Amino acid sequence: MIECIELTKRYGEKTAVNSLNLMIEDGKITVLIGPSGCGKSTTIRMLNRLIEPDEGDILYNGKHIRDYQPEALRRSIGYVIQNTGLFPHWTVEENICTVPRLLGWDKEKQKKRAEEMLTLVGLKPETYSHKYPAQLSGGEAQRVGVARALAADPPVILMDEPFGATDPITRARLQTEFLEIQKKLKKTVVFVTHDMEEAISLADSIAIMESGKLIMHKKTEEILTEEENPFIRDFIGTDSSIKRLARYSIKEIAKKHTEDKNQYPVIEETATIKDALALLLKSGTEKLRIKTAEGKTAGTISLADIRELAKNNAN
Ligand SMILES: Nc1ncnc2c1ncn2[C@@H]1O[C@H](COP(=O)(O)OP(=O)(O)OP(=O)(O)O)[C@@H](O)[C@H]1O
Repeated sequence: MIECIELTKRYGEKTAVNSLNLMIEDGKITVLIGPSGCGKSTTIRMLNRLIEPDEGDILYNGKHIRDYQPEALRRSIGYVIQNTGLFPHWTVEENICTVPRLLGWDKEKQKKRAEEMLTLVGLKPETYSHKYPAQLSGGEAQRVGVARALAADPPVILMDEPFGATDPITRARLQTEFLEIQKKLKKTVVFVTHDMEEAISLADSIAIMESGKLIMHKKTEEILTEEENPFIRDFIGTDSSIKRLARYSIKEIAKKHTEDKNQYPVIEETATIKDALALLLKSGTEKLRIKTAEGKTAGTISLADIRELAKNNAN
């Protein structure tokens, strides 16, 4: 558990983070979201002591962050940023082993770890270990950034818009892959984004910030019913559209796909869109398989399908 207590950071006249109280649960993805300049990055950087707060405390498992040895913090907290921050003159393997090397691991152990991490993020070690960052695509570089953050097996991972610089298709793929990794590793993740769709796809809970303050922190499925909230309204389309969606049965927007649907969780065709939304968020899968009363597959439904319906129903 990470606890931020009355955390405050000022830059001259500007209060970047203002008396922030935030609980970050172990093994879950907590997303910090809010408009540009609201204090998300400042908050995340205080969590790994890149920035020192002016006031307030951060407790890791009940102990003050400043009472940890710097090396212990480095080992327990992985950090992924936009545009990766990979060192350009180091190979992929050297980049991934940044922290293990600082921790004095022997060469063989480092090499093995780099191979494991590359495999985990879907890159073949024999192809990628010896490449340099400039020889990677944006998506590959972000995968290496994630591999590097995970290399010393830290329980906590801080991710500051990690997929922000990639195109929408690569981004969606990186999100799905990251959720798969998280299912296996169950890290305590703090993830910064200003994209509500990304937040809803990834988060166990969403903390909304505005002008340095935390204005709401709730479980993802609860936050979706906050129709008055401007971020939610922006994502869903209009204030009362979630209520309107409840009128539809999913049968009406079932997509007939030819792909193999057996991999997806099942939902009855008589369920409402709201039920489907809740199951999509809970299961973390991209789609659901819609089942008829006779047990046949009637198609699939995805978060994107629901969003499209909501947009079309706005006003
Ligand atoms: N080193 C600094 N010196 C002065 N002001 C700063 C500094 N770093 C951040 N700020 C200010 O503090 C506020 C919060 O910045 P921060 O980077 O935390 O916001 P953010 O929510 O992460 O924004 P973005 O989504 O654009 O990255 C902003 O008004 C910013 O201009």
